[in-house]
Amino acid sequence: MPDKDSSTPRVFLYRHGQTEWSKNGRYTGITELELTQDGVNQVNASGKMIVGSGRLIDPAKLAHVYISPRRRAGQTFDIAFSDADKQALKDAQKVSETDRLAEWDYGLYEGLLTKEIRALRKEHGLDTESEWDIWRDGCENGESAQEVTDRLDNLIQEIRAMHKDNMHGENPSDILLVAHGHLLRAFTKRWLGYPMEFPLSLMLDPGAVGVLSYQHHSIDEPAMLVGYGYPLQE
Ligand SMILES: O=C(COP(=O)(O)O)[C@@H](O)[C@H](O)[C@H](O)[C@H](O)COP(=O)(O)O
Repeated sequence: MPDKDSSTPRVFLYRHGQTEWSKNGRYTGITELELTQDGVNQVNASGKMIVGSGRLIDPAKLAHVYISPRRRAGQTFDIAFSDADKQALKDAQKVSETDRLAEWDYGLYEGLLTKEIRALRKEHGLDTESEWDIWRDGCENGESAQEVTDRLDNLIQEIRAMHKDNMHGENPSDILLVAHGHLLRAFTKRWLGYPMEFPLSLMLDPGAVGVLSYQHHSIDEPAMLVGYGYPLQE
């Protein structure tokens, strides 16, 4: 009988490694940036620890890997997985790029820092009552919170369809998402059924990994693992 935690389907949230702009706090939506050397080293190190047979992200247990179309996400997948594991996943058609995981379209705020965005919005006559909150206010000339909600809900529906008959480890059913800081935190809110503006403070540094799953093996009880029990070494 498989142990209870590893047999409930999981969704791993892998934010790409550091880029020059993530290092500086600049909002990076559609801009294509390579990982910095520190970002490459970071993903190399985390890949060795958490990706591979018997590790947290075990390629044999993955039902699908979804990757943002941005280069920094693809590069992260390439570095974190061994060539053999990547090839096996691709041969099994378990890897796809999807626009649903592209970072929040920041519109006019692309490349800016939070303080610069707040100043720009004030120049535009916005935020007279309260400071800008992306989760509520979205981005000028970019995406609204509702638009991001819609594309994530579509992906969640697809994932739940893969999970619903595999709640006790019947088939490999873990999912890996390789994407971005705001987008993966937004995904977490929607996974838990919260509206985007729900004040749930979440952090996800470059190169970091989060885990979502379900309580009680129930498709109706999506949950966030706030702590992860590491598997016994065989
Ligand atoms: O640009 C962002 C994420 O894109 P990526 O580097 O491709 O993951 C943003 O998340 C910024 O990094 C943002 O400055 C940062 O997340 C601070 O946002 P917040 O915690 O909501 O104040």
